[in-house]
Amino acid sequence: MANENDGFKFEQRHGKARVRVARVWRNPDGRQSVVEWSVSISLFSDCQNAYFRDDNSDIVATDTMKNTVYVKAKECKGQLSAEDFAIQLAKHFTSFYRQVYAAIVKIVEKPWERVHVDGQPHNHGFKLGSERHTTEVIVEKSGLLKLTSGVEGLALLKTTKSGFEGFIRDKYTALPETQERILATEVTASWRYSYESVSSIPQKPLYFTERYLDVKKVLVDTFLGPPKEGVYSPSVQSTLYQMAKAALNRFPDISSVQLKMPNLHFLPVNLSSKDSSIVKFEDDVYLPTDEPHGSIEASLTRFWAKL
Ligand SMILES: O=c1[nH]c(=O)c2[nH]c(=O)[nH]c2[nH]1
Repeated sequence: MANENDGFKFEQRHGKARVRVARVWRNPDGRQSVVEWSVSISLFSDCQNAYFRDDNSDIVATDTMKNTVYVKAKECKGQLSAEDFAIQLAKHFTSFYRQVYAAIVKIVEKPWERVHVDGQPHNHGFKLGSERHTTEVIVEKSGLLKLTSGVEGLALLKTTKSGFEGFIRDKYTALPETQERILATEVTASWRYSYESVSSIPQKPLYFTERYLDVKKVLVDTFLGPPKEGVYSPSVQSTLYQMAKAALNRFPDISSVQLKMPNLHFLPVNLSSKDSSIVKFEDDVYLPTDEPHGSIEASLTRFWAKL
C-alpha cells in the first residue's frame, strides 16, 4: 500500500532476514529426520506512524518475527516442506496481526542428505549435498497466495555435445566457431506454482519437497540428454529453453519457470615457446574459469497463467 506524506509517495516494509533454524523429528522406530533453514520474513503492515510520528505502537518487532520462526518450528509435529513452513509462517503473520496485510517469507534449505552405510539408509546420519532448495511465498490477509520454489547452486557440466556457431562476426570478434566444447553452468532456477490461495495447495505431506526433486531431475536430464548419446547443445540459450519447456510440459501446476545459467568457460590450453609447441589443444586440456562468465537468463510462462 502506497501512502502520501509531505507530498511524497511512500512505501515501506520491514522484516527479519536469515533467521537460521534446524528442526529434528524423531520417529519411535529410531529413524530421525532434519531440516536446516534460513528464513527471511518481510511484512507489509500499517505502521506508517513509526516513520512519520515516532510512534512504534503498530510495529511487529523484527525480534518477535525471529522468535516466531522457532515457535512455529516447534509446533511442526512432522517433517514438512520449506514451502509449507513458509506458508504457515506467512499465514500466521497476516492473521495474527491486525496491522499486517501481506507477508513475504523466503527460505533457503541446506541440502542435508541421509547417508547410506553398507547400502542401508542411516537412521540419523546426514551429509551436506551441493545445490539448495529455495522458496518464496507471498500471502495476503485474504488468503491470496503467490508460491515460488527454486534451486540454486546446481552445478552441471558435460564434456561434449556442445558447440557454438553462426553468431555475429565483426571486427571485435575473436571467438572461433566450434562443434566441440565443454558446457558448464551453475543453474539458478525458480518456478511459480499456479495455486492462488492458501486453501488450495495440495495437502499431501512433502508434496513440494517431491516436486522440487522432480523438477530438478527434469532440468538435469534435459541438460544432459540420454545417458549414452546425450543431446547436442547449439548454445546455452537453446539448452536453457529446452529445460524450461520440459519443466512446464511435465508439471501442470507450474505456470512459469525462470532460469539463470552462467556459461562457465573452459578455455582450450595451447602453450608454445618461441620455437616449439609445449601443449597443443586436442579437446583434452582446458583452463577452467568462472570470471568473466557468460550470463544467460530467461523466463517461460504459460499463456493462460494469471500472474
Ligand atoms: O552458448 C553460448 N551462448 C552465447 O551467447 C555465447 N557467447 C559466447 O562468447 N559463447 C557463447 N556460448
